[in-house]
Amino acid sequence: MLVFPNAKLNLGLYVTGLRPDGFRNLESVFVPLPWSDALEALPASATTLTLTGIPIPGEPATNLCLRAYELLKADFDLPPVQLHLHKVVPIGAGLGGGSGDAAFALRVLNDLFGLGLPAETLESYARRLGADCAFFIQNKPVFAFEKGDVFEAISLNLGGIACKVVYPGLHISTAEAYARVTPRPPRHDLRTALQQPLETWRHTVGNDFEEALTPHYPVLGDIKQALYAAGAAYASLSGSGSAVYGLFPGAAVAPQISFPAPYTVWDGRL
Ligand SMILES: C[C@](O)(CO)[C@H](O)COP(=O)(O)OP(=O)(O)OC[C@H]1O[C@@H](n2ccc(N)nc2=O)[C@H](O)[C@@H]1O
Ligand SMILES: Nc1ncnc2c1ncn2[C@@H]1O[C@H](COP(=O)(O)OP(=O)(O)OP(=O)(O)O)[C@@H](O)[C@H]1O
Repeated sequence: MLVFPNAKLNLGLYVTGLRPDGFRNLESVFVPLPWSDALEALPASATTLTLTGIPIPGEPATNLCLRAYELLKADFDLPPVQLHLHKVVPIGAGLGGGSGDAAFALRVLNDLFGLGLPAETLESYARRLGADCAFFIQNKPVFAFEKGDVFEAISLNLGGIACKVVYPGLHISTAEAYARVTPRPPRHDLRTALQQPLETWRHTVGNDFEEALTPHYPVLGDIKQALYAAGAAYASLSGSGSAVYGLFPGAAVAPQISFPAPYTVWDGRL
């Protein structure tokens, strides 16, 4: 079976408090971004993972796809599986690339081996692999709160908005990014702010990581400025960075902007 684990964007992200478990509470809206890896799972005589595409830091044994397999294997009598991941989505980008792989691995193993687990059960396995992972089980726009793994459905009218995502080749670790943010109450209710015209979002839809990280990584501010200069109606850091995206409603495609190597740019529609 072949699946295509997509990325996500955060439309707004407020870090609202420190939790007793050391994690932070947040408020954010997650939307799927159709920038995808490819993951194949086949029955086999031994469990293996092969990798192509962007190199992934760390030992293959710690890859989230294998960790998803091991997590299910602890509870179910799973046969061996041959996994192949072709990595496309940049890592340490705030796009949830690794989290998507983990959640899609759970989903594809559930299907391949006929486990019949419902979405809620897959979400609880996903939560054990990372805060962002559970979102990718249902993969629909949600208002996320607590650790970013509890969801409320949200209806957004984003159909087909042109979007440009710019990754400056800078790996920002999620833990480092959180350590730089001082939690505070949310400045706006994202559920209502995102129902207003997109042009108003720049005043109401903020990302607390952006303010905390831009002084350390000025390139993030430069990209945001370039997106606004090219006509974006809204531009922001996604998640804990380092990818910055711009939304261009009304445009067939986002305008061309030239960025130096080793930047990676994705153009498409939400
Ligand atoms: C920044 C976001 O991408 C926003 O969507 C997510 O909150 C990050 O989620 P993630 O990459 O799945 O994060 P995890 O792999 O679970 O956690 C990595 C590290 O980030 C910090 N972390 C993560 C999530 C959270 N709500 N509070 C935290 O403080 C912790 O130090 C943790 O050790
Ligand atoms: N399939 C995978 N894809 C990417 N990273 C993986 C994967 N499996 C394990 N990892 C580990 O997770 C780390 C990346 O996590 P990190 O949280 O920084 O980025 P991300 O998952 O790409 O997206 P985000 O920044 O939104 O969380 C890598 O350094 C790597 O060691």
